[in-house]
This record gives sequence, C-alpha cells and structure tokens, in this order.
Amino acid sequence: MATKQQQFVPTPSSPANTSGIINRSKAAAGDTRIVVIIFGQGQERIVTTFADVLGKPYRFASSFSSVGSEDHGTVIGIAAGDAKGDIVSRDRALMIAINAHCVGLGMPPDLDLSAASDYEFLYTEAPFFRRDLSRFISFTLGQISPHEALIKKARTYFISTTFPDVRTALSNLDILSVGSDAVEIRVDLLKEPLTDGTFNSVPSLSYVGEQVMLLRQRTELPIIFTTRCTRENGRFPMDDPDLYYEYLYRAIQWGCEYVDVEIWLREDIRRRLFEQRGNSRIISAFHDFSGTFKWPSPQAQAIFADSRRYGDIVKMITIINSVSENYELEYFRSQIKANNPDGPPLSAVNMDQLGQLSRALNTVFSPITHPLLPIVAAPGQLSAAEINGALSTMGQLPKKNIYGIGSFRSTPQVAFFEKCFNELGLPHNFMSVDRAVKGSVETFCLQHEFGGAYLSSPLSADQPYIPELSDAAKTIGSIDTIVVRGEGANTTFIGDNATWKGIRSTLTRDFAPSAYKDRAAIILSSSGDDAASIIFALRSLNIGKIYTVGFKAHGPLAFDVEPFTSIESVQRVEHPFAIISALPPLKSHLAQPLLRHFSHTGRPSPCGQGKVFMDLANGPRSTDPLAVAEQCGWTSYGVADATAFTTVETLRLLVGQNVPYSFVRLASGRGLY
Ligand SMILES: O=C1C[C@@](O)(C(=O)O)C[C@@H](O)[C@@H]1O
Repeated sequence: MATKQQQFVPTPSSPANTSGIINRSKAAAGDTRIVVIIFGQGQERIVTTFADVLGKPYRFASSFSSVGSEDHGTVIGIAAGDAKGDIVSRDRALMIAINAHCVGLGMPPDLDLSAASDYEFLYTEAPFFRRDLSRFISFTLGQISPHEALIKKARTYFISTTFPDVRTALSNLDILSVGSDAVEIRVDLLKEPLTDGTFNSVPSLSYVGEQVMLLRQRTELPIIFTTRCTRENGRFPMDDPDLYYEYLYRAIQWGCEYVDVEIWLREDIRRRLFEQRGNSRIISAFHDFSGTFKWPSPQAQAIFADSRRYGDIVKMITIINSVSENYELEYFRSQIKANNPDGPPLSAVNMDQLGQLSRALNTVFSPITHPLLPIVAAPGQLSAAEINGALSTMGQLPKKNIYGIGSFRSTPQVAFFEKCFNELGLPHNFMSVDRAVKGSVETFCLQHEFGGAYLSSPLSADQPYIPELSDAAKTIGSIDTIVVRGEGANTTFIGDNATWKGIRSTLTRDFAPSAYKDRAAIILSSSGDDAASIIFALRSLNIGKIYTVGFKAHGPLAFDVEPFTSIESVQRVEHPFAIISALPPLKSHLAQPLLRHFSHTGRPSPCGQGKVFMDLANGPRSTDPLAVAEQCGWTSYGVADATAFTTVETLRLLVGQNVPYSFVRLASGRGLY
C-alpha cells in the first residue's frame, strides 16, 4: 500500500482568468509565474524540452532561492537533489514548481518532492511523447481549458474504463474512445501486481501515476480520475478518508483534467480539493444503491445543493424501482436547470436496466461503456452506439442526409464517414456529391432530410440562404461547414469554419499556445482567401507579425500582416516561429529557400528556435518541402495532420460527436482519404 504522506502542500490556485479559449478564440495567457522544472540525475534534457515547448529560453540553477523576478520568461532547471534543499520555502507567488520524473529508471518519484511541488510530470524516455508534455504544460499553466469547450457541447460522454492495467487497453484505445469526450480511469479497479503473485489492496501512488501517464500518452482526451469507494460499487476502502485526499490531490498535480470527489468525504477534504484544483475540474459524485432514494424529495435537492458548493459538475447516480422514476429524474433535471441557470451542470442517471432510459436522456457527461471493455463500470451502462440507437428509436435523433460537397472523385472519404456513423450507431447517411453548378449547394440545403454538409472547397461567407455565421466564419470570410440547428419550421443553417481549428490543433500539438505569442510567422499562399484560416489560427495563438509571400491580406485579418517585398526584407526579419505554406502542390517547393535561409541565418530570437513548418499542399509535388524542413531541424506537419484535426472538428460540428484524432488517422490509413 502507498506510504501515507505526512504533509500536504497545496497547489496555489491559478489566476482567475484561465480559460483556454477566451475572448471567443484567443488562447489565454494563463499562469505567468516562472516555470521551474525539477529534474532527475542525467535528465537535463527534460528542462530544455519544457523550454522548447513553451518557446522560452532556459537556465539551470542550484536552488529556488537563486531564482528571482529577473528570471521571468525563462524556464529554470533545478536538479532533484538540490531542489530538496529549499523547495518548501520557495516563493510561490513568483514560481511554479514541476517535478519531472522519468518513469522506468527503476525508482519511483521522491515522495517529498512530489508532495512539495505544484505539479508532477511523469514521462518515459523511449518512447518520449512530446505531445503529452505539450498538453500537460498547456493545461496546468491554464493556456488551454478543455472544460470550457465541453460544457458548451449539447451532449458529452465519457468512457469508464475498467481495466486492471491500462496497458491492456492501449492498443484499442482509439476505437474504445470513439464518441467519448473524456476517458475515466477507475483507479479503484486497477490491480497492482506484487512480487508474491498477489495484488496490492490499494494500488500504490507510483503504480497509479504510471497508469495515468500511460493513458495520457495514448489519448488526447481529458482524463477523469476516479477512486470509487466500496459502498458505491467501487473498490477503494473507506476506512481512511485522508487516503482519498492523497490520491485525488496527486491527480490534480498530474494534470488530470477532471477529478471525481465523492460527496460522503469530509467537508474539509472536499473543500481543500476544490480550492486547490488549479485548472482541473471537480466532479462531485453521489451514488445511492439503497433503492430508497427518490428524485422528488428534499433529500435530492439537498444533495445537489451540497454538491454544487465544491463541484464544477454535479453527478447523481441511483438505483430505482420502477421505470416511472426515470420521468421523475427528468423533472428533477429540468427543475435544477431552471433554478441554477449558472450551473454547475448536472449529470444524473439511474442504474440497472430500469434506468437505461435516463442514460439516453442525460446530456452532461454521460458515462458510457464499450463492448471491448472487460466489465461494465456500473449496472445498466450503455455504449455510445446503444445510446444513439435508443435516441433514434425515440425520435430524438432523426435520420438525416449529411453531405460532403466538392469535387471528390474517390470514395474513401464516404467510407470513413460511414465507418464513424456505424461505430457511433448514428442513423444518418453520408453522401459525397459534386459541386458542379452554381447554386447547387443551396439545392442540397433545401432537401427535406438535409442534416448539414462539409465543403471541400469553402464557400464565401455571404450566402443569403445561410443566415447565421460563427465568429470564425465571419472573420475568415468563408464557410467550410454548414451546420443545421432546430427542426421543422425552426430549422436554421449556420455557416462555420473548421479548417482554422484543424490548423490550430496541429500547431499546438508539440508546442504550448504561449510559444507563439508575439513571435513572427511567414505564410506562403497564392491567395488571401486560402491564407485567411491560417491567419485566424495564428492570431488565436497571439502571434506577432505575419509576413506573407504570394498575397496581400485584406479585411479584418490584415492588421500586422506585411508582404515580403524583396530579398532584403526577408533578411531583415526576426527568426519566424512558424512558416506555413498553402501553396498548391506544384508550387510548394517555393517554401524551401525560406526554410533553408532561416535554418542558417536570420536574426535569432531570444526565445530559442521553435521552428514549425506546415505544408498544406495536397497532391504530388516535384520535391518535398517537408523532407527539407525536417533535415533543417523544423518540426514539420503535412496536410494529413491538419486535415485529420479538421475532420475531428467537422464531425463535432455536424453530428455533435467526438471522434479522436488518432481514430481519424487510424481509420483513414496512411494518406488521409
Ligand atoms: O460515476 C460514475 C457513473 C457510473 O457509476 C455509472 O453509473 O455509469 C460509472 C462510474 O465509473 C462513474 O464514475
């Protein structure tokens, strides 16, 4: 069993304004304290990687007391042995301490350092997952906030994994998590093997940490950390409530996006976790297996009221005795919604077969299972496909025709969408059609069962039959997705743009949003229209000056965008953080001289190299600029990366379901579509 810690050191709460996408689409500045990385013996490289991901310079120091306000903007590395000297007395308002521990070198993390740090990053050297580090630091510093996006979704689901060892799940994770917005790790169901062939009664913190790390390395979905107690269908012992604090606080330190805190726990434990949650969100959980709980009761109201004090989401799960109690729950849900317009959202379902109707009707963080899981996490759990099937049978999910409109000649894209719809049990048809004649898009929109469309070449945003536009579509000036909202006479079309999101997700795969702040970028394109979504994506990352080749920007995106006018003007600019080419395939080689130039010359930036190259050309090329970029040390992405991320966004917009990036890549083979 895990050794109990003597002292609990709180994570200082992060600044109030930590939402990842604020001011509509801008990345938040987040926590601006000095980042100090504590590293193990021979692990200096992890400090340089943190600095590179954050786009900052670094230096090594021998103590916390030698770090001062002049170090703002620099990542500091302190060896674990040195850090122990004064970590406890560090200036917490000035710096944020992250214990970076390499798993697999034979030693668990030092418990005192783990407890005293603000956060802990567990990693493996081979393979090393840079995107895991990028996500960890972006999240813990408050530069991204998945919760902000998830609470706005009409329906959210999480898969409750029930594996004794997550390693067994890793190869199937892409398929398991189709339709899920988050993955729950049931820590109480983990089984840590001991040398004598038995299992630890409670998995140790080092075992749990490794399991969380393995899961996070393989999924981009937020993680829900759950220690379900024995009274509530779990295996976590209830005799020592402080043990819950120890594990749940560590989950916050590991950067788990959600932490499940059971409501029976002492108030001081729940309060401390809520106050110390940093950027993690607390799911306050109540389960009742007595069979006597009633939704229309002062008890149910009181439980919600108590839960909301220390919960960002309130979860209430019960056993019922008759189907009609599902309707009582629906009435309770509507009352709660009406009386608590500012949240927190309620996730409530009834268990067992009798309660399955409520699992279909719940819209907030519905727990789901998957046929590939060893057991269901709770009686009556349904899969995403079963829930969609039930909704469809009840007339809640009418069958629609969803179109891919463009000049597709091939069928793989149809096969991909059909695969997703099948996997999710959605009743819709996907059809890919040519956009041959003027006006044909409107013709599709007017069809009776039109359920939305994705356009392979975007439409200009001023279509009279698309009355509403997202902010992105309005600013970019083009629509690549037509979303249908409402039914019958209330049906309306919203023009949206998924491409910029795909580009932004690609840019932030290996770098934190802050790495782009105030840095220069270069865009090559044959037209301003093709470049608009790139500019929007870069602006959302607070990029500095943008230089252009091949076009001039117009309209709302033209601010601080300047065309290169001569070789001299190229030579004068600071090293760009990113070069992005939207040139057609036969011209994409024109990026190569710039890549070469900025690999060897160019005014260096004080913030390290951070060389990102993206080539959005789709089709055969005379030479491959990606290969040139990689040779010159640029982190490179091709059109398949950006398209896969865009597809994730397109599916979210069209059918409201989350299909992970890794599944899109997996299902579409090597070349996308
Ligand atoms: O709280 C819940 C809901 C659940 O109990 C269910 O009923 O589906 C399953 C659990 O894994 C999860 O933590």
